[in-house]
Amino acid sequence: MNALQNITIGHTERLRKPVGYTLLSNLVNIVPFMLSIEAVNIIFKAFDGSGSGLDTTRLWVIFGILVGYMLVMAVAERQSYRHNFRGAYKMSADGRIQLAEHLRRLPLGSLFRHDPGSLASMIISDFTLAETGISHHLPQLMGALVMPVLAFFGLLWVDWRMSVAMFIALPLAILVLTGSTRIQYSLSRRQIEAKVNAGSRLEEYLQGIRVIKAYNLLGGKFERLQKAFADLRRASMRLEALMGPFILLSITLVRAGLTLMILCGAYLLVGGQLSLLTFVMFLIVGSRVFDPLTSALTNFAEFRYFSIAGGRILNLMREPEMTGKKESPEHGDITFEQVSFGYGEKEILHDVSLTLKRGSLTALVGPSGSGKSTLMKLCARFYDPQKGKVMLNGQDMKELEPESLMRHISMVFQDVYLFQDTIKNNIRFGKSDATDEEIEAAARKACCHDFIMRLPGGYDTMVGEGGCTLSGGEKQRLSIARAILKEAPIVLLDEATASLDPENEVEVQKAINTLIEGRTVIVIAHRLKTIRNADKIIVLEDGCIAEQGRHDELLRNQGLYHKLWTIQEKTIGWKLQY
Ligand SMILES: Nc1ncnc2c1ncn2[C@@H]1O[C@H](COP(=O)(O)OP(=O)(O)OP(=O)(O)O)[C@@H](O)[C@H]1O
Repeated sequence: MNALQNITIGHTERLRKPVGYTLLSNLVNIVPFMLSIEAVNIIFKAFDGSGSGLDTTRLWVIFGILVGYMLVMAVAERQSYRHNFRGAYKMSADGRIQLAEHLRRLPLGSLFRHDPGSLASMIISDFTLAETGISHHLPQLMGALVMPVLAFFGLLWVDWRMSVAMFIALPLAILVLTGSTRIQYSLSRRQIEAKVNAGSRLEEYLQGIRVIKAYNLLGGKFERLQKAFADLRRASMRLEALMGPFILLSITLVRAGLTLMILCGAYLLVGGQLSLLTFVMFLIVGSRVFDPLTSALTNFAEFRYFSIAGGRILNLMREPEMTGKKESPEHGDITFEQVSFGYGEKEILHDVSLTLKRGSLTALVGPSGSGKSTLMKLCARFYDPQKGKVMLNGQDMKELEPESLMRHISMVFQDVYLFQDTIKNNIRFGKSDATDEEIEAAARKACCHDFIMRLPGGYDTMVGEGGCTLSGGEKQRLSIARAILKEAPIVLLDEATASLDPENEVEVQKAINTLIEGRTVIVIAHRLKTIRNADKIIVLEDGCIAEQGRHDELLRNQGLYHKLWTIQEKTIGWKLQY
């Protein structure tokens, strides 16, 4: 039952149609088999010495029925095929979208616990495995079981001794397979994990190819990738080597039933307790039953392997999504009330209390690692704090519906991600129903229009994956255009102008000034001169607020801000000597 839950990703009801039609098609397939037995019966009667002769009319009728029946079989087969494949592909197509949606609703904390490669592998490979389980293995398994089960009960009625001899080893074979369940689960899980890890390392290798080249980590020297592939080879070989004997033993036991039945039949025949016709009939049935039974046993083992892949997806689907149902206020003060937060065990922000006033510009400054980005992420509810409250307009963000909150927040990060799409559509992410005119207006405000018009296809130019065909400053301005288009009343800005050349810096700064006009702005400032006019500057040190106030006040305090300011003033005066 667990395996069925896993393979259907918790929707066992989706198996109703595929299972129903497969059963039907298997039952339909029994009729020709019965007719063949009847044909053998007629032929036997002709030669049993009673002198009744060959009943050719009856044989022709059977032949006629068999030919006509082909059509029924074809229809039943088609229906079963259709429902199995349709069910499986629909389940994985819907499931993949459902999982992608679920990932979006997970708190970032639980999302980051998974390697991105492992998530991609779940969405692609694990679903494919579950899909194959439903489309191929489940029908084959059922088909292979229906005939033997019916045969057993049918033959019991004909001759129970032969029937028992035929199937006596089957419970043992099943016992061997079920006895190996735990070991199979453990080996399969390890093999799947090794496969996922190899995929992740390969992705890392390809994405980091520039660094790998630069540090000469190519080929044999990139041990992480090599090790991942070696682990996968080991895990796959262990799975095959350790599971193989169990499957082989169970197949041998099942096949032993045929030998046992022949021995028993010969004994009964000699003793005059069994007719030759019955013996032949058992032989015919045996030939039709043992092959599907052995494939059922192999299928059963594979089906369990596939169900582990489904189980991985199911576990991820069960991770709790971010809570909160209330509609978010559009605007208001953002208040931190005794907030403590850590990504794992280690606390990063300690007992932070502050108010970011509606319509004001607040700058976060502090040494690297002091917690600026973390504090900003809490403002957008990327995470919920472990202690205390983050509130928007007096409402605890935990109670707000995450998507509704996000509608009122624009974010501009340092590392801009551009999708593999046109420039126009990349800006449109800010507002999905924006017209071309609105997009152009936002691009003009973000100082993007001129460089876009210089591109070969203008706004329809494709941006490479990750936006690698644009310069850093251009990508920054595109992301600002997105944020301008969104027109959200709250803007979170991770200032990145420090890494830009002077010309780009001026353009980006102009774009930022347009974006933040009249909004509640929280900016992480790396260069203090850009935030001299901020309404409030919050100075963080080791996850605590060291001081806060306006630029002049903080300078007068002679504290950490004064120290950071003095260091920056000095470095601005530095010149490179050749
Ligand atoms: N996703 C994460 N998982 C675990 N620890 C993290 C994560 N993000 C940040 N940290 C840790 O939290 C601490 C604060 O990081 P944060 O990025 O908030 O600092 P910051 O002041 O913005 O630094 P910088 O100026 O260098 O960007 C650091 O010790 C960092 O290693």
